[in-house]
Amino acid sequence: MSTHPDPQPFPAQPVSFVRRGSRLQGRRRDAWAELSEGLVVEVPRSSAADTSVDPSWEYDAGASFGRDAPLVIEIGSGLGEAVAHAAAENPDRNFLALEVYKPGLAQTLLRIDQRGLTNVRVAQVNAAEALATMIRPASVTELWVFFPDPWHKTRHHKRRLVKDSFIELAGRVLEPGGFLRLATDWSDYAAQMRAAAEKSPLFENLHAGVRAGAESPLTQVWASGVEHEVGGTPRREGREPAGTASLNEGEVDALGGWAPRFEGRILTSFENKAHDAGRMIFDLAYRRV
Ligand SMILES: C[S@@+](CC[C@H](N)C(=O)[O-])C[C@H]1O[C@@H](n2cnc3c(N)ncnc32)[C@H](O)[C@@H]1O
Repeated sequence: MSTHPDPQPFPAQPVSFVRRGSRLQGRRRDAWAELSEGLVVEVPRSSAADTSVDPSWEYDAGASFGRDAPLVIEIGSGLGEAVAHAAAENPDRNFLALEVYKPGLAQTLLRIDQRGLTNVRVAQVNAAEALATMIRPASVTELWVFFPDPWHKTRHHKRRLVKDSFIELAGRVLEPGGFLRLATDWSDYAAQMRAAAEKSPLFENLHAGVRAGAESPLTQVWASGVEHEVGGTPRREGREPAGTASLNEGEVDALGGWAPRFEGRILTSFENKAHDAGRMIFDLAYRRV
């Protein structure tokens, strides 16, 4: 298998994130200064971008954590709510949070410190680059992507993180029998994630055929059009959802394959916003064959 499924070099590919300010202030600045040593992975860079990865460098998880233990990677860890919770619940596992947003990582450091966790490391990297070269093949027990940026506009769909090339990268880093867990609150992204994973020979759906037809959250969204409403709140400029109801009204999702809510995931502020807006949550779980 190719270790680099996309023919273009990384800087030339559309990335799944917007460069937000990485200036730290207040407690987060202090946290970075005081806590980053030993917790923030020092990643050699391949370009000026502070999220790039030198493709010749590999992360040595055993050395980084000072022990060998099953490695769980969360991509797009945001403010660190999920990874800190999961690490506290699973002291026998090592957790690596990959995030491009430095203030989010600083907040994660604060959480790690508050809970006295020794089994979390964080890295400021473009996860797609990290999975292609930095993370060793077959070295990861679980890979999580919860509520990735939805990139609603059709012309932006190429920026979505979870697509065919990402599934191949996930297959590269996961050990045989390892799990890929995905969650989103947007139906068309959920359908895209499922399509990408289902066609890959590297993965099998842990819940194949489950919640199909009327039971499928996709069918329910298509029937209700709830995504159009966005909880009745005004749409913010440039952020309006591309509703799917009008495209799929009356259709039934015959495929299913939706996982139950992953019990290892704490309710983050992102998921709460989706619940408040009345949106469905789509969970998917795959095993690396
Ligand atoms: C919508 S937020 C969700 C955060 C968190 N998972 C949650 O559920 O609260 C998506 C996050 O993914 C991060 N992100 C987007 N593309 C990324 C990439 N290529 N590598 C690492 N992080 C990325 C963004 O900076 C953002 O913090």
